[in-house]
Amino acid sequence: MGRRGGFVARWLPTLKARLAVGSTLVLFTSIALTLTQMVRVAEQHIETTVEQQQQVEVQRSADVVSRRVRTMQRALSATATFVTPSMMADARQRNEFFRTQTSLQAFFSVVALADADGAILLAMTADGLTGPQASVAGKSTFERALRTRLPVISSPMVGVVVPKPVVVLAHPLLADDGRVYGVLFGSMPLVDGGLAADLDDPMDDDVEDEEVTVVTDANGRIVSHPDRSRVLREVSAEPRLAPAYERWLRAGRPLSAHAGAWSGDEELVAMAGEPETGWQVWRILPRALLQAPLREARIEALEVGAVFSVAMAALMVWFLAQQLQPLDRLQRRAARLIAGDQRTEWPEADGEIGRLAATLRQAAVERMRAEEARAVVLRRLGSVLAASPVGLAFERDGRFQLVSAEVCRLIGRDESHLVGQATEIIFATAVDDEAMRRAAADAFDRGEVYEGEWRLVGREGPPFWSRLRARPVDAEDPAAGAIWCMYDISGQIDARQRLEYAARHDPLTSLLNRDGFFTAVQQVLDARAGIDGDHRPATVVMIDLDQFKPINDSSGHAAGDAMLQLVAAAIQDNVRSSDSAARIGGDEFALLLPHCDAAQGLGVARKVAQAIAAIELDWEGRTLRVGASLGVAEFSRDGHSVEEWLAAADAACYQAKHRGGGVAAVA
Ligand SMILES: Nc1nc2c(ncn2[C@@H]2O[C@H](COP(=O)(O)OP(=O)(O)OP(=O)(O)O)[C@@H](O)[C@H]2O)c(=O)[nH]1
Repeated sequence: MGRRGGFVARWLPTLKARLAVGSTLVLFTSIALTLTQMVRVAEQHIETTVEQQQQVEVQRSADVVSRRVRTMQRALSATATFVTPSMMADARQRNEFFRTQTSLQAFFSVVALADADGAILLAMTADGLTGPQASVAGKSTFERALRTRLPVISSPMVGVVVPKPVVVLAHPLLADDGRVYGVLFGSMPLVDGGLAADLDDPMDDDVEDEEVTVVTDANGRIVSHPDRSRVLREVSAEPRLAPAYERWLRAGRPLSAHAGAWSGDEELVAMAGEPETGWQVWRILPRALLQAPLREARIEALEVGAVFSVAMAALMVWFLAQQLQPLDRLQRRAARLIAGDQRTEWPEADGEIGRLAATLRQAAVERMRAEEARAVVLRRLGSVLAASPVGLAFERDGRFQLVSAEVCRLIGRDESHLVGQATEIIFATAVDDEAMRRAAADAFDRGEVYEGEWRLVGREGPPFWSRLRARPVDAEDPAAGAIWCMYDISGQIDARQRLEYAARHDPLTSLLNRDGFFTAVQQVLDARAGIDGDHRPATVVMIDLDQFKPINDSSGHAAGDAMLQLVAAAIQDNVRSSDSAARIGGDEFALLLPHCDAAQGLGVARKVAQAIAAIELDWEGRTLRVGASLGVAEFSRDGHSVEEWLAAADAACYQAKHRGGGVAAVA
């Protein structure tokens, strides 16, 4: 099941499947629509044909009724011509005559003779002749025959002589002078071999589902019905007739011998009139009877259609599979091409698939050429990367895609440990990596090459300074990555730092020199002038050694240098690390004391003076000593320059010297 599910899941999205499903749907739909339309037209045709057949049938039935009534009238009329007035008075003569008229029994169930007063003189039935019977005086058929002196047909009724449903034909007997001297009656039975026998077989079963022929008289009384129990009842006893009968009434009871038809939901009703009797013949065909064969035909058509559709669909799937085979081969060929197989032949085909194969073949050739060219470029690039004294790397999405041998050497990692790795692994911190790439992106946005110096870390060894130059591969597309050039500038940085140090420090004492001291003092002034100015007090102390020259003169310049170093150490030992000590001239020193007022500065100066005075330099058997004069000046007024501030301290130092040295004076 799983494997089949997998196959279906793979097969369904294919072009073959979609074409097969689509074509099959179109095929099924068209066959279904065609069949439906054909069946509908056939049904309409059959219904029309059946309707016409029903009309022919009903017309034939009406003809049968007409013929039978006319035959009976003729038979009665022929007999009447032999019934003379004398026979009316002579029973023996009557009986002898009627005994010879046995042929009448083929037409009538009862033949009766009545005189002009309505007294039945004789009745002939299947059982023979009987004598005088009850009177028919006042009976409408008798009265009408007397009055019109013409043959009359009665309404359906229960017979007078034999109480069974009949229609009575009455033939008036006319004397030569036109007087009616009697009436000859013939009863046509309506059940048991009567009129109905000529139209339909009598039925004992339920007739509701059957095709039936019904005859009604002009008043809607049933004259003939296959169900004998309904004879003589009103038309309402045959509910299937009611709508057609209503319509017939509304149409004014036309008695056309030409059949008409009425189509109801449940039945088809055809009708034809019989003008002689005024009767109407109806033929009722339940639709269920009509539809049963139609339903069977429809099911048969659907079955044939389904089989035909499945066969056509199978044929179409087979045909599509044949047509799309080259496409399959093409797909497999293209897959092999992607996998690197250039040798296999391309499938041959006509039309679109052939053109697609040709296009892919061309694309494959071009791709092969491009790959060859790229291989050459890569080999050259590999040589460049291997030989370049500059570290080269290709970075994309924050990862190394390509690194040169020099990068591997600088970082101390193999190429395999760098390619694919995040660039942050070469920076001292991840923050540096982020900052560098942000700065590079800003430079790229401005259309510039990025250049910056960063401390990088190798896998082993201390961090080193590197200059990074970065350039985007595609200026329009930052996502395409960037090329980095990497130089080791640790030596340059060290040299530069040494130069910077030397420029600001005194080589003999390692204290700040004059420039360094001036820069430090200037920074204090700048801090005061800033927006959030630091307005705490600051003090400078100028120190001028006393009696230094005699050391040089007596013990030599080396002794003087040694003394200067001891003085520097003494000064530094008596100030805070946040203070700045400097040698600003031959035997002149200076102190910058931030966050320190003049009084505190004077205290520091005295401590320094004592420390200097306490120095004893043993030199070639002699003990050398110096003293110091110190001038203290607190920064007094905003807007003063470095020179003005130091000049104030100088002036105080001069005063101290003037007082004999070895003391500190405040400006
Ligand atoms: N050894 C040595 N002597 C130096 C150096 N720089 C300057 N001098 C000497 O320091 C002396 C400074 O002169 P002065 O200021 O007159 O010396 P002084 O004896 O202290 O005089 P007063 O300040 O008036 O007490 C000079 O003799 C310079 O040659 C140096 O780097 N090393």
